[in-house]
Amino acid sequence: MEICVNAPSMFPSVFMPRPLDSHKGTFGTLAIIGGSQGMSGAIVLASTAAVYTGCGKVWAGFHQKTLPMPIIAQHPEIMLACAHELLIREDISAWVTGCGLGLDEDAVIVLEKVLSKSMNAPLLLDADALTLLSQRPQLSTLAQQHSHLILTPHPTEAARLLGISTADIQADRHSAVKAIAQKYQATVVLKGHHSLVYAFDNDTLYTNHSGNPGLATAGSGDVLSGVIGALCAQGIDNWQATCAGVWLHGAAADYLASQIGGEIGLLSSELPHAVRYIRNRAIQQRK
Ligand SMILES: NC(=O)C1=CN([C@@H]2O[C@H](COP(=O)(O)OP(=O)(O)OC[C@H]3O[C@@H](n4cnc5c(N)ncnc54)[C@H](OP(=O)(O)O)[C@@H]3O)[C@@H](O)[C@H]2O)[C@@H](O)CC1
Ligand SMILES: Nc1ncnc2c1ncn2[C@@H]1O[C@H](COP(=O)(O)OP(=O)(O)O)[C@@H](O)[C@H]1O
Repeated sequence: MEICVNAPSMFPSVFMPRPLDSHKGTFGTLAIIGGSQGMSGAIVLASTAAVYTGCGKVWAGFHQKTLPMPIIAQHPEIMLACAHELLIREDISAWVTGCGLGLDEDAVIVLEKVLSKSMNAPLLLDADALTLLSQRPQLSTLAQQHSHLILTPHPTEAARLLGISTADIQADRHSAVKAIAQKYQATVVLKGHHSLVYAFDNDTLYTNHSGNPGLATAGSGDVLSGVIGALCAQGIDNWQATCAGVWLHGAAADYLASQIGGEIGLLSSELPHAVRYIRNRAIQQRK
């Protein structure tokens, strides 16, 4: 299967070799908050994607009273905390929230705290965080005041944000992504076949051509959040991190489809290894 190769030259900051004198602090600390009871997998997927995308340190912050596990057995490098513990740390370079967060009153409080705490850092909102924004005017107002915001809605989340139907979104995806970006003064990914990226402060519409229907599987959006969040934590600006993250995620799915003989049965948990391979390969090819 053909893998789109032009994106690495479009987003050079993402495809640079590491400086020889770099250390883990060079590549940032990402906090991912979500994973309410029964949805722990969502932030495990996002956190795993973040470490495979080269983030220096990754915290998974579970929106639960106690940790659902002492360690992620497959990935002991990921640090675990409950959401309220993570929210008092001062060393976070970028934040992701929403994956499996839930929609209850406690989730509203967590989201409000994340929005306030992260005002000067990149913040990506996905999944339940987007649904909460569409339901709670006070959260929407806080989000509109955030100066480094990335939103990654699927078409139904986009519909909720604009108060229209999913069919309306799909009928004019270009207008929809621009309207959300303007409404929230944010960088927005409208997910799906040929995901679109648009930023309120940049008149460029990026249409992504990597990816395939193998991505139509639970958790693939959580992986995307971890990939983009990791690039932000590495100091890459929101526009390049978002566009390149979307491209890497799709290119990883294309690579996996070529390895497994098609698009059926692709697992979200397989994507992070492939993202690592695609990013490293693109860096080698640019040398
Ligand atoms: N392992 C885990 O722990 C996982 C946890 N997860 C967590 O689950 C939580 C709920 O997330 P969610 O996205 O399932 O619910 P919600 O926002 O109500 O959207 C569903 C509605 O949207 C529609 N729809 C979706 N995509 C569409 C499209 N492309 N185009 C058109 N329509 C589309 C869809 O349509 P339908 O399927 O009915 O056709 C349905 O109506 C959230 O916290 C998330 O992080 C998941 O990440 C999975 C892995
Ligand atoms: N048919 C498709 N072609 C290309 N990409 C797809 C397709 N279906 C889904 N995707 C991608 O997979 C991801 C799905 O995200 P999302 O709907 O949030 O899933 P989840 O909530 O299960 O994590 C998005 O990045 C989307 O662009």
